[in-house]
Amino acid sequence: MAVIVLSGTIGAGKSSLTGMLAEKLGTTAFYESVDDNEVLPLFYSDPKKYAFLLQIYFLNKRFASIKAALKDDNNILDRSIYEDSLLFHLNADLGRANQKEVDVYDELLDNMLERISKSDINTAPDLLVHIRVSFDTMMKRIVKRGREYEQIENDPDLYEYYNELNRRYDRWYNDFDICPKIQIDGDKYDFVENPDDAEKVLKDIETKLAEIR
Ligand SMILES: Nc1ncnc2c1ncn2[C@@H]1O[C@H](COP(=O)(O)OP(=O)(O)OP(=O)(O)O)[C@@H](O)[C@H]1O
Repeated sequence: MAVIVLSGTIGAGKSSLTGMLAEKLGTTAFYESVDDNEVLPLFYSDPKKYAFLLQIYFLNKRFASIKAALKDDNNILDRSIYEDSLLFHLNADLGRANQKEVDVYDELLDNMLERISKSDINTAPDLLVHIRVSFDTMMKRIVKRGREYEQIENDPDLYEYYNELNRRYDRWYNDFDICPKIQIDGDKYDFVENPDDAEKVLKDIETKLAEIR
């Protein structure tokens, strides 16, 4: 079996697909808990003040779930640690973190990833499943899910933040070379609402898994 990590922008459907995949493959799903993340609402209310703290919060949580998931060698994580850096650099470019914070974060991340890759267990995931959605779909999902602090009507600046985030995700996925990867077209396949789409997506992932084994 394998360690699989999901990636994709806000509302891409990572958590849903994680659950579906875990059920299909008979493995354990590891979820990032969003609703009890007390730093996230602070970040949205004052990004400049809290971007670095939020990043450290996520890094800590992500590292803990990687360690837990790797104990079994057969798990699914609903978000990759590699994407955090993408989000933080975007925030830094928007002036919400200073160069020193970026340097410290980048070094810490390198250090942590180096530490795990040198341990006796293989810590890189076996497969990255990236759900790509267009900006339009992303916006609809954010509204549909309705998390207060994510809504553009409460903060119009979020529009440009989300737009740029989605653009950077495409580049990030293209450059990603840490492990085998597969991209799911989240605009074309609505695996949450449509059972046929769900079946097709799960089958594609299983085929990919069979290839890399
Ligand atoms: N490293 C990070 N830096 C800043 N914000 C982050 C970071 N990671 C996650 N977030 C924020 O946390 C919230 C949850 O993000 P995430 O995309 O992981 O979950 P989700 O929205 O539930 O996605 P999905 O619907 O795909 O499961 C979003 O508001 C996102 O902007």
